[in-house]
Amino acid sequence: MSSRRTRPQSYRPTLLLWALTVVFCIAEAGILFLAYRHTLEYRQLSTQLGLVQQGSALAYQLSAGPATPVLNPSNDPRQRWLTGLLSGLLAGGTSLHSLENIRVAVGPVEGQEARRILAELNSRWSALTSQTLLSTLSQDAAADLDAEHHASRLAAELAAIGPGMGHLAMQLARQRDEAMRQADLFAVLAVATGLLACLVVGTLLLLQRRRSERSGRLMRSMMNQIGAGVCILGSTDKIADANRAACRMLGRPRKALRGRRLDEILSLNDGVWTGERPDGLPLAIERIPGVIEGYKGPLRIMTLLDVTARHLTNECLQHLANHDPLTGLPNRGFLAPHFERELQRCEENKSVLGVAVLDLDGFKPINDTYGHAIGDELLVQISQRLGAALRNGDVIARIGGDEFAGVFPDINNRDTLNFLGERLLGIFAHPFHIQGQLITIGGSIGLALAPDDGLDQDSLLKAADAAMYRAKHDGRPALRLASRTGDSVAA
Ligand SMILES: Nc1nc2c(ncn2[C@@H]2O[C@H](COP(=O)(O)OP(=O)(O)OP(=O)(O)O)[C@@H](O)[C@H]2O)c(=O)[nH]1
Repeated sequence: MSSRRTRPQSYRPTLLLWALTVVFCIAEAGILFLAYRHTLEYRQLSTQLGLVQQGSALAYQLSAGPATPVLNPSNDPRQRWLTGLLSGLLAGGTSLHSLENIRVAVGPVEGQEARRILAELNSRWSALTSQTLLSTLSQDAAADLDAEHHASRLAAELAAIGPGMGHLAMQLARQRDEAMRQADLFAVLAVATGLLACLVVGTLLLLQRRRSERSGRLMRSMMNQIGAGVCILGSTDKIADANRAACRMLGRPRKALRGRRLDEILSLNDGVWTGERPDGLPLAIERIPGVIEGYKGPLRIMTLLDVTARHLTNECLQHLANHDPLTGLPNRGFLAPHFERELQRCEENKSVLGVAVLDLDGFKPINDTYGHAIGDELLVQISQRLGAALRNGDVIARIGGDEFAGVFPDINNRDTLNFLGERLLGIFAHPFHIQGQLITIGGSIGLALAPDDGLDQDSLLKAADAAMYRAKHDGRPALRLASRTGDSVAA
């Protein structure tokens, strides 16, 4: 499958949107530039027009007045102004005071007709004010022309410049109106383009939004159909969204999951994420991290598999494997590794570990007299009493039919162990009530200490066992502590 085909559907409108937005922006900028240029042209033409009208009035004024200033134009500010105006209109680079006494830059006029009129006016004015003519006039004034004749000639020429200027003003006014029309047209065009851009881009945005909403709904319904729980995680590992299976599994609605971290709900225990649902049910989850492609980039997800049943079964099997089904006490399977760990700890901490072996006295006759059911119940009650007599951290296991073994960490000395043994033996002080029968039974306990009486399980159990047998032979109920030399002594 080509990469183009695998792109999500919502990608195409985004590209189109970008393309259209760029096109509209370029068009809008071009139109606005043209509108601005025509507005500038309009303003320049307005300035030129004002000056030309002023020049026309001045020419009329000069032609109607005395001819003296014309003979020496550089001394006449009005003539200097007129000269500046014409040169500015022709080539630019001149600044003049307007009627309102504002200094304005005179730019060259454009347009064929306007330049033609201007050229004609300028040649006429140049002929009038040229230095050659003036010098000729001043040298040969007496010979050729008298001042009066010259003045009347100049007045006639000036009288012709006035209408010429008027003509130029009309031409500039036409150009100015055209520039204004163009500026207005482009302004309207810019507004229309802007509105069109808003309409097109807005419609596409709306379509894209609807499309992505539809895609979102599709994705959500697909996620909800999946049997496994799926959580979408945010950048800080907080849950951004969760599917129906995840809500059901974790026993919480979507709202309650959003913004929370999975670590706050589940904790890792022996490789399995466990926790408790709000309704109190246990939870065991297998988490599979993954990444999926989202619209805005990769999305981190966590797939949750409910392994509660398997976990509970395992726990149950583990319990069954390590506990005596009748009494619920730990069995040999549990005791052996526990014993090993405690021995290691005892060695590391340089502390003393106590070991006890307890055997019931005369249990067989009870079985024979009352039956096995009562015998069983007696074993259960004895186990419960033993459990109640222990300290925190002590463990007692059923290791045979009527035989128990205990491991007691952090024993200070033999006296403490002896005291603990007395407490265990004390459970036989009162008879047991079973099915309306009052049953009295005793027990023999042998005690040993690590490291004094042995450094491993076997030797310690053997020492305690030997002490227990000695106690049994000495009288019932009895307690014996293994001696350092291997001989047992009465506790
Ligand atoms: N009711 C019941 N009896 C059991 C169970 N397991 C073992 N027994 C019985 O416990 C008895 C243990 O035998 P013994 O150790 O000779 O019993 P005892 O009478 O206490 O003998 P001493 O230890 O010498 O005092 C046997 O009769 C077994 O059948 C059990 O789970 N339930």
